Order: sequence, then C-alpha cells, then structure tokens
Amino acid sequence: MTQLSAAQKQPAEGALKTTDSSKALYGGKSTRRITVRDLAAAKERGEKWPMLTAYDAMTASVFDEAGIPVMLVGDSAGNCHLGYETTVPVTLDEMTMLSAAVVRGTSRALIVGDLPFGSYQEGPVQALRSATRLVKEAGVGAVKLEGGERSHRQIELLVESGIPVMAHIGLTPQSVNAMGYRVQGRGDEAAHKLLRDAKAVQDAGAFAVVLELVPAELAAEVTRSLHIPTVGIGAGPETDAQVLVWTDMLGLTGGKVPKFVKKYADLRQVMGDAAKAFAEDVVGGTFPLEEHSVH
Ligand SMILES: Nc1nc(=O)c2c([nH]1)NC[C@@H]1CN(c3ccc(C(=O)N[C@@H](CCC(=O)O)C(=O)O)cc3)CN21
Ligand SMILES: CC(C)C(=O)C(=O)O
Ligand SMILES: [Mg+2]
Repeated sequence: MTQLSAAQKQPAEGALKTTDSSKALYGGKSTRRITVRDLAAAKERGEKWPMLTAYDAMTASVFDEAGIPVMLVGDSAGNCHLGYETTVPVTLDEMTMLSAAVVRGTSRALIVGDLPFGSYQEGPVQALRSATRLVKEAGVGAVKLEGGERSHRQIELLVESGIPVMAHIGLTPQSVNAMGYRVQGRGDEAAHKLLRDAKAVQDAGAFAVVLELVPAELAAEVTRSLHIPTVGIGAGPETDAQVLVWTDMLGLTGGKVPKFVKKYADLRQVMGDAAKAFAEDVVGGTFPLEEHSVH
C-alpha cells in the first residue's frame, strides 16, 4: 500500500459533498432540459444557481446559450416589456404568449411561468385552470405564484395535479396597492410570519421559493431551515439561488432600479448610441453604402 497524501488523509468534508462538476446546473455537461428534480439535487450538493427573467425568444436564447439553467417569465414583463406601471394589469393571455416565446427560444433551461394577478386568487380551481394554460399552451415546466400561507391550497392542488410550483414570499409585488414596495420580515413578528410562510409553501409541495426584499440574516435562516431551494432577490448572499430582472442587470431598464440590482452592462447606452449612429448615417447619406446595396 502506498502512502496517503495529506489531501487523501482528510476525507471528512470533501467525501460528503459530491464534487462531480459535470452534474452542475451551471457549467455542467448535460444538454437536456433541466427539471425541478435537478434543482433538488443541487440543494443536496450545496450548489448555488442563477436565474434570470426573460420575456421573448431572442433574449431567452442568449441566456440559454450562456448556460443560465432556470428562466422566469416574470410578470415584471408588465413594467419591463409591456409598458405598464406595475405588474398588476398583466393578463394570463399576455403571460401565455410571452411564456410560449421563451420556451421556443430555449432548449436547456427550465422555464417557469409567473401566474399574473387575478389568475389564482379566487381559489385552487382557478389556479389550476390558469396554470394548465401555461403548461399546455406555452409549454412551461413550472409555474410561480405569490403568497405563503394564503396560497397554500392553490399550491397543493397544482402539485397534486402534476404542475411544479415555485412560491414567492416576502415582498409580493402583485400586492403593491396594499403593501407598497417595502422590505418584509423586519422585526420579530414579521420574521416569524416569513418563516411560517416559508414552511407553509414547502409543506404544500412547492419545489422552490423566491424570497424578495428580506433581511439577509432572515433569508439565511429560512434557507437553512428548508429542504427546498430558496431563490433570493434583495435577500442577501446566503440563499440557494439568485434571480434578477434581466433588463435591470443589463442596464436596459429606464429610470430607477431597486438597490439590490447589480448592473453587468449598459445596454440602454449601447442601444441609444447605435440608434443615433444609424440616424446620423441616414441623414448624412453615409448609409447605405455600395456594400449594402443590390443591383
Ligand atoms: N425592473 C424591475 N425590477 C424588479 O426587480 C422588479 C420589477 N421591475 N417589477 C416587479 C418586482 C417589483 N420589485 C421591486 C420594486 C421596487 C422595489 C423598491 O423600490 N425597493 C427599494 C427599497 C424599499 C425599501 O427599502 O423599503 C429600493 O431602493 O431598492 C423593490 C423591488 C421587484 N420586481
Ligand atoms: C422578481 C421576480 C422574482 C418576479 O416575480 C418577476 O420578475 O416577475
Ligand atoms: Mg413576478
């Protein structure tokens, strides 16, 4: 028997965690479509993953080719794609059309379709009817809805019916008229409510839960106490996954963006400059040139 190296003598941590990077959600080898079971396995491995919103086929194809494993067709399409002030006016018809486009533009990412305001609040049966449209007409692999304890019956029926559900607690923007856009879970009572909401959606069968605008320490506690993955947005670094609105992280959103956003590019500047360059060319007669012409 040959002597063990120092690294081989230390099995404890490394041996427990799978380090098979070929299975990784981001950067792994598999090209088949990601499923909710893959996300459960990632939590077991302690692996973090990224999620971005997408509202159209072309943008979604860029993120799919970049290896983003999960995309959310968010009802943030309301203010980021369709020109509404908030997410409140978005309809199920609109979400179905946008979700279908994102599914068509992707081959690997798990596509989650957001149920818009008014499409599930009436009760479990309405929720099932709405979610069924996103699954059958758009082809999404899962749906998302807002609310913890208040939405647990909806989640139960969808999951029983074979539709994976991502829950969403903390700041729930569809309730903006009631709660505004404010940090949730500050103070003992609110923290306990958030923990109860998290347990309620896990017990109802949700495969993951979004934590929006929640103190980082509380999001960390929720993440440790659940066996399903948590997806943070403005919830600190310790959630299992992170989501951002794509137009925010690429610097395309006009006006103010939430302070939890990191801007990875300035597409608004890039696109504006390109539009101006085109306009100057046309006005000045420098476009089209001979190379852009047919004879
Ligand atoms: N472009 C965009 N980005 C988002 O992240 C987003 C949307 N739209 N629309 C749907 C919801 C609404 N979200 C919001 C909207 C506003 C704040 C906001 O005003 N936040 C304040 C902090 C408020 C506080 O401290 O209480 C901020 O400055 O970040 C946060 C999240 C997140 N979602
Ligand atoms: C911010 C995310 C979680 C969302 O619900 C959306 O984009 O609609
Ligand atoms: Mg949403």
